[in-house]
Amino acid sequence: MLVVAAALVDRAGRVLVQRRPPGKALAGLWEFPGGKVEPGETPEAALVRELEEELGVVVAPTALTPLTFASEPLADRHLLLLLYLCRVWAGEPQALDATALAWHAPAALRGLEMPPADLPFIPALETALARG
Ligand SMILES: Nc1nc2c([nH]c(=O)n2[C@H]2C[C@H](O)[C@@H](COP(=O)(O)OP(=O)(O)OP(=O)(O)O)O2)c(=O)[nH]1
Repeated sequence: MLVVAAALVDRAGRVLVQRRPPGKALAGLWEFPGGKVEPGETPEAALVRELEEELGVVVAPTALTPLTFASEPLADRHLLLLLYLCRVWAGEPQALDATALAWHAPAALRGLEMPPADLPFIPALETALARG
């Protein structure tokens, strides 16, 4: 299963996370906005679509910078999760799909319950955002 996700970064260097709603896999955990890549879609097009569906923001595919990825078993599937950085978007993010949104400095993500695949993303974000 190919999944794309974005770390939206604000001017203060904080990252947006959203809380997965009840009834979905991994309900209640904090994740990066994104979702599954549909057949025939590029990863970037899928992420632009998901960010509009989930947050109501418009992002240009060229504003998505690959950061890192996770590859690991998830339930009876295998998850390949691509994480992009995004610093430019149009619109104010809204929780259209999640139960809550929150902005956190990367180090503060350690205090949140996140899916196992996301945990290595925290040091990667700390390093990337420390560089400014
Ligand atoms: N969006 C997102 N999904 C993640 C993250 N970490 C992680 O393990 N996942 C997993 C949870 C889900 O099994 C899968 C994403 O599927 P999803 O259900 O959110 O995607 P979707 O919106 O396309 O799904 P659907 O409701 O249309 O079926 O990836 C993350 O940081 N962001």
